Amino acid sequence: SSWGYGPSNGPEKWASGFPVANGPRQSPIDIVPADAAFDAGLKPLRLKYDPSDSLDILNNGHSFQVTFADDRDSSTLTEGPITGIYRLKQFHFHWGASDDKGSEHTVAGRMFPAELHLVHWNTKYGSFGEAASQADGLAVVGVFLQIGSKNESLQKVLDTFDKIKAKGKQTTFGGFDPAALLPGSLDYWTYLGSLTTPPLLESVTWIVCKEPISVSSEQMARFRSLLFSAEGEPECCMVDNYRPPQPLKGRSVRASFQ
Ligand SMILES: NS(=O)(=O)c1ccco1
Ligand SMILES: [Zn+2]
Repeated sequence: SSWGYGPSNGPEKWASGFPVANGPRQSPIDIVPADAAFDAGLKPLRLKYDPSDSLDILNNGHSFQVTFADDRDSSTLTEGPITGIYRLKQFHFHWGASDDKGSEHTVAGRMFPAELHLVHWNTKYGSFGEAASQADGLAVVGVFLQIGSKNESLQKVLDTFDKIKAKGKQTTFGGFDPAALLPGSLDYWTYLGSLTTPPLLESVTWIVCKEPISVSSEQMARFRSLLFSAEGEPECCMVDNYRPPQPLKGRSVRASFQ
């Protein structure tokens, strides 16, 4: 049965179909700030996004994602812990059934209600698919969401949910600037890891922002109105679509800030 987040196909079952689930550089992890060494050699993140690259928004049955045109170097990540040019392919979220859980990375054991992932691929490999199988192929920027004031930029995304409620539904979503979802400070932790969903490929340079963005509790309720299930199937709310932290296995986490 295809992978998911339920008792029969969830994270504890993924290793049978994807043995790399028990590999040496799996994600997410618990980030322990006291153990993260400041690295003065780390550069500031350089994110340059073009809103005209945003194409559509899709419920893929695991999360919802906003997909970007990636045929030009118009929406890119450079600098930070990486070398070369990485293009934005999509962003998506992970969230919980209640405000006390939902993020994938944790900070000294603290879970956030949701986590945003901005997925980029290394242009030296020609496509996302090629890059996804390379050790330095992908770079994902993670941003925590914390309960606070209503996030007006996020609301533009949530306003499409009536059209993508069920698995497989998508609708056009142009002119959206993902930079509007970034926190004021781009201080970050970075480490070498993997995709947090199957195929769990160990090809991701993780860049996790220290500063969360805000989301209101009502907005979190909107996330939970989406469905894992397709039209005509028994309705199953899309919640708890997060993988828990994985063993560090000797990896170091570096901090871009003191
Ligand atoms: N959750 S994530 O950003 O590691 C990802 C991207 C594609 C598949 O999984
Ligand atoms: Zn993700």
